[in-house]
Amino acid sequence: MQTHDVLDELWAVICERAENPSENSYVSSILTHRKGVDKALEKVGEEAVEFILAAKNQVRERTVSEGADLLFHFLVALRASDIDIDEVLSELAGRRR
Ligand SMILES: N=c1c2ncn([C@@H]3O[C@H](COP(=O)(O)OP(=O)(O)OP(=O)(O)O)[C@@H](O)[C@H]3O)c2ncn1[C@@H]1O[C@H](COP(=O)(O)O)[C@@H](O)[C@H]1O
Repeated sequence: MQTHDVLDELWAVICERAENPSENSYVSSILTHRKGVDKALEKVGEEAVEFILAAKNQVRERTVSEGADLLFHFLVALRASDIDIDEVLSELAGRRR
C-alpha cells in the first residue's frame, strides 16, 4: 500500500467502526467507552508523552512506533469529537505560504 493511502484507509476504518461498532474492535471499544470522548483524549495524552520520551531519548525505532500510536489515537479522538479529518487537512492547506 502507498504510504499516502494509509491515512485515508485508516480514517475510513475508524468511521466504519464508529457507525457499526463491533465487539472485537479496539476502535469501537474507545468510541463506545462509558467515559466517551475523554477515553480517546486520555489515549492521545498517553501516546503523546510516550512519543516525547522516545524522541527526547533519541530512540529512533521507538519514536517511529510511538508516532504511529499518537497519529492513530489522534484520528480516533477526532472521530470521537465529530470532526472530519478533511476539516483538519483543509485548515492545514489554508496555512500554506
Ligand atoms: N493502527 C491501529 C492501532 N495502533 C495501535 N492500536 C492499539 O492501541 C492500543 C495501544 O494502547 P496501549 O499501548 O496503551 O495498550 P493498552 O494499555 O493495552 O491500551 P488501553 O487498555 O490503555 O487502551 C493497543 O491495543 C493496540 O492494539 C491500534 N489498533 C488498531 N489500529 C488500526 O485500526 C484498525 C481497526 O482496528 P479494530 O478497531 O481493532 O478493528 C486496524 O485495522 C488497524 O489498522
